[in-house]
Amino acid sequence: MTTTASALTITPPGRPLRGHVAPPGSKSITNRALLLAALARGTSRLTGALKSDDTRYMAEALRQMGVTVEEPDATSFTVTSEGRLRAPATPLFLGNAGTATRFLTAAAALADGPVVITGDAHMQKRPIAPLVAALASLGIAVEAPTGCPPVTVRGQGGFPGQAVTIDAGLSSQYVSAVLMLAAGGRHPVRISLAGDAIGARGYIDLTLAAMRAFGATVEQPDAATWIVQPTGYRAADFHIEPDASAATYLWAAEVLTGGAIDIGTPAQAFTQPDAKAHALIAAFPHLPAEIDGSQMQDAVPTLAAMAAFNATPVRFTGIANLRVKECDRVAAMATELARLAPGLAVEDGDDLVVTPQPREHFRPAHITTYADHRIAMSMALAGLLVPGVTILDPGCVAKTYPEYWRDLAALGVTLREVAAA
Ligand SMILES: O=C(O)C1=C[C@@H](OP(=O)(O)O)[C@@H](O)[C@H](O)C1
Ligand SMILES: C=C(OP(=O)(O)O)C(=O)O
Repeated sequence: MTTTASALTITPPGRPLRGHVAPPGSKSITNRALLLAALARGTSRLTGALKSDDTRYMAEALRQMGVTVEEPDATSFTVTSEGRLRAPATPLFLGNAGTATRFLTAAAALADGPVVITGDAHMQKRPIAPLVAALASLGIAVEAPTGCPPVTVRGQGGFPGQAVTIDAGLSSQYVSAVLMLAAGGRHPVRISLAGDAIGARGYIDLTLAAMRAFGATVEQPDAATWIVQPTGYRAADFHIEPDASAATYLWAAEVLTGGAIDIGTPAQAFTQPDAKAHALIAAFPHLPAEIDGSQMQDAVPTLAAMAAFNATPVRFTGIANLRVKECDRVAAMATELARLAPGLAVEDGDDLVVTPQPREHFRPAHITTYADHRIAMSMALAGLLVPGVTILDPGCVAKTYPEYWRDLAALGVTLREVAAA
């Protein structure tokens, strides 16, 4: 069920959840593949793809730049391109899709004229200055007066620079964006990290794998440097694996209820960074005292919701940049978990500390979701154990997992549409 309800109340199933539910295709890989296919001359067929808000924004933006993006079925895109991007007549509106926004900001340098990239009110607060600085240092004319979108890029079909240093402390997407741009240039480009601070490095590996699948050549002389050859991209048929971040909710639902949910893909088969969360989830109710979330950032809300029912307290570290995602996720998870039981979660600097409380201290609560799919999906997990959890604005899951509520219902969870109080 996709929902337009203003709120959904979850009834704890009171029994193990069992069944077969496959998560949708990977958001991260779908948006990389769409862009790379658009930069390749010819027709590429993407299968296993995610169809959600984030990928629709990417597909629509590419159409605005003259690329033909067809949707033969619910999980495929067929992309036909001349191998170049035309300057769009109107701004590219990308909602709150971080991948689409960052990747297209860099790729816009390959367009044949100005490109304005913007998004919703949340996106207009998400930092992009480090990416803008990196692009400017490559000789690209780019402006983002507030340090956040909107961004204006004066595309010139290429760029003169051959070396760039990127500060990826706030987002690894800046590096992925420049890597994908680089193969479309005219010279080899040397890309270096400023310092070694970078969130989930696994996302860079996803970028390199997708680039190579579309014909790029990238060397990595050391952990903080990449050299990208100006090969351009080749059209390809490309299969996209299921979304590992989406899988974390299903793994958690299984473990929290002591059930057996077959998601159709073994945890070891995923190449995305959040698959690392599987081993932690499997350790419930003995999650460790400290979880470094830096290499599995999108799984932190899932793990935090589980930590509420762990045998011992859990401190989440390495999560400062969760504050610049769809919302400030450190604050959001602390606030929303604490609605379920006083003292359940607090912020401590940039850490989140979850201290399980006696079950009789839990109470029904209306959960604010901050237009953030992951707050909605992770707090719903608490509703599998706590009676009376109501998720406000449940439709926000459409960012990456439009069928989340349908899938929970298919596993036997009772969801009641209610008017928000
Ligand atoms: O490259 C990607 O596909 C992503 C990188 C991560 O963001 P940051 O690099 O901004 O931390 C992650 O949170 C996001 O959902 C997807
Ligand atoms: C952070 C996320 O998304 P993005 O940065 O792609 O908007 C996410 O999906 O959790």
